[in-house]
Amino acid sequence: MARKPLMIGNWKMNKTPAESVVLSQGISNRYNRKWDKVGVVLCPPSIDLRPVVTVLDYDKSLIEVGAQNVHWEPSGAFTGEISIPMLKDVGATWCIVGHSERREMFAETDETVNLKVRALVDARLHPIVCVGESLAVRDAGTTIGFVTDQVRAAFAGLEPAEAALAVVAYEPIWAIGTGRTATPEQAQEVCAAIRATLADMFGTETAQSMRILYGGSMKPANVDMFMPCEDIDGGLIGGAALKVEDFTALVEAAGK
Ligand SMILES: O=C(CO)COP(=O)(O)O
Repeated sequence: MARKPLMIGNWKMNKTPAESVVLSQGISNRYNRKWDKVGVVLCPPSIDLRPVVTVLDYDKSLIEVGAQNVHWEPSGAFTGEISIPMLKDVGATWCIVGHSERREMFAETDETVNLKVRALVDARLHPIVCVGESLAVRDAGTTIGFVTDQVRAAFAGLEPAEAALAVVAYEPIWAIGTGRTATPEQAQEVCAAIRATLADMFGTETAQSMRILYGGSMKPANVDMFMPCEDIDGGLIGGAALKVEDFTALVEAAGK
């Protein structure tokens, strides 16, 4: 089954609201409607969601917008958190869940990742489920088991049609922000194991329809190594998503 490539920019804690207008406008101006061969999602900080959506709406852009985190409860006493109704109101349709930085620094667990994924699909939003091993796990030779356990935990309790709303991003922690990428063989091996796990949980047809992304120091100079891999359908991009030239070059490469 042909899967449409998908490139997602994770801006992390970068860009003020004013700067987010400049960056999203730069990306939108550069290509705008040419991008129907590649799905594009921008995930700015939550305070930038409104300005970025406004820019893209004004441009009638095909680019979609996502958050970097969400709480699973619709409202309540959760200081500092944002809710799914807030994302829907602002026009965000995607949300990153379980990024390794949140697992490491903000106590995100397999259990809370699953709660977030379930709440997002209940609202018909698209979770971007992040998985990936540390260097210690890779060196111990247990990467496949570790990552597929993360996938099973994140997707527990979902129906196939709900799982199909999500994408999975394989991001080896040792490759994030380090300039050191996985080899295409390493990335393909893990992404194939992720797809096999999804097939086991939800059936082959659903698994074949779902997109699996690679993330970790992806940039214009190395994207062409990853895109031909059978089970890699795009990228979750950090640093290179903060520059118009780099991000648009990545999207173009994914559409080749
Ligand atoms: O964590 C990432 C995207 O979510 C990857 O970040 P870098 O592309 O900066 O390595």
